[in-house]
Amino acid sequence: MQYVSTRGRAPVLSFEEAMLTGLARDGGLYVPAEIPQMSHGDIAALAGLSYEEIAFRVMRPFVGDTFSDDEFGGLIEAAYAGFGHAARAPLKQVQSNHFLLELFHGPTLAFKDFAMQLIGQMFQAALTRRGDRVTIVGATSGDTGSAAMEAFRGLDAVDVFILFPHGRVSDVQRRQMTTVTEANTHALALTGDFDDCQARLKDMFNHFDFRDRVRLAGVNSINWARVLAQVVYFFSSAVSLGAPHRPVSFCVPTGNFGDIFAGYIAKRMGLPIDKLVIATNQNDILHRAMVSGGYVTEGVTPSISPSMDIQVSSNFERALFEAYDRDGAAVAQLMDELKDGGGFKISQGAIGRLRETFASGRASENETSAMIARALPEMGELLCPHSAVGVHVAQDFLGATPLVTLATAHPAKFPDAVEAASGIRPALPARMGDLFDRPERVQRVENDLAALEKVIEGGIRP
Ligand SMILES: Cc1ncc(COP(=O)(O)O)c(C=O)c1O
Ligand SMILES: N[C@@H](CCOP(=O)(O)O)C(=O)O
Repeated sequence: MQYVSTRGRAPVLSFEEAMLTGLARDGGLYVPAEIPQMSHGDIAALAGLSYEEIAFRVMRPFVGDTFSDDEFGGLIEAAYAGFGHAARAPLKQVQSNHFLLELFHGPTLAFKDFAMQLIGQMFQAALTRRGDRVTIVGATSGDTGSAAMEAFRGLDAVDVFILFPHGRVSDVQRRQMTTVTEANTHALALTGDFDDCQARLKDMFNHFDFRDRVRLAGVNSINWARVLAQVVYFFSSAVSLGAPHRPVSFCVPTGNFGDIFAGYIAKRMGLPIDKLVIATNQNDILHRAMVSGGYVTEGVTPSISPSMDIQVSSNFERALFEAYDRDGAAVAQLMDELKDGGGFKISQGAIGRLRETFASGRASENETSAMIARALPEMGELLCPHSAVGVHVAQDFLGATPLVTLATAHPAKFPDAVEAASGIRPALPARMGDLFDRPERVQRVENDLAALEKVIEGGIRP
């Protein structure tokens, strides 16, 4: 299995190299050269299997010879052993033909744990075998950072630096990062928004001297392995609703487009997905792009669903690559226009292809709060604000095809917003009960590439 860049000018890599490389050297994102197929029979055979067994069958063809079957199976088992629900990703009916996929039973209470726990295992295995070390730098609007720190804390082969926007994540999210005690983890509070964090991260990848010196690796969804691990729950949930014998649609709270792109991959592999609905908060660039065909950045407005406060949606590049028939030069041109002019126009053909698969909607702040208030009495679920964005948008897409909305985080990660909307303050699980008593360790950093690189190089263990 080989991986190619969305901009067409970077070396072709194996799964292991793509995983350890992160961003392609031409600035693009790695995608499989060919998308493996699962037949009707292959998908039908997933019915009744455990989450781990489904994960193995879905991901195995993408991994190539990086791991043996036994080793890969063991890594999957280890990744999900710490989840707080036997089903890992339980599905719950909330309305007629509307289901909620609870993705918040991992160690840090957000869907990021599904990929990050597995990537932690895979990095450790690959780096140990190679006798190598890497420096992971991640950008987070709250959830990726805590999941990464949890997955990589204490590993000898990895130093982890997480950039988060100062004052723009919830107190729980911040403390999940700043109270990690292991010396290989560093929380960096950057003056700016998530887009600034992600832009500086990409600048570091494009600064080859620094990149090579620190052996830079990434665990944001720029890393293909992140997307891959998220493909699994589209299969597990669809199969439990009758796939491949009947189609299923998904509504996905969306920011960086990684999760919904995983759904797109599941569809391309053969899973009968009817629509993939992009649900955005008031930072609705993706919804506007789908409606108008123009991808135009505006400033980020902080919202009660802060993890989706994103305007430069990284994985949309992967969707564009497919919509432009894998024309890397065309994608590179659009990305240059985005960088230089703040936007681009999607061609008629490409937007048409995107609309064949993706639909979209947005939830305002009031609509999000109203859905949190409504969901508990009407659906029996206390929603986090991100999931509430999804459930609100889903209302316009209910019909004959079963619709699964992804519940991407636990409400206790956002207690202030949930309490303001519902009157109920969700409690953290007992194992995190002392989160607010633990000392915080965080460094303030400016939105300046050279200064950031200096902080990171200074923090790497000898
Ligand atoms: C809780 C939550 N919901 C939704 C999203 C959006 O997911 P994606 O960035 O993959 O579109 C995020 C951030 O990634 C998140 O943390
Ligand atoms: N919402 C994310 C933003 C980063 O997304 P990623 O999927 O690219 O890591 C977060 O919580 O950090």
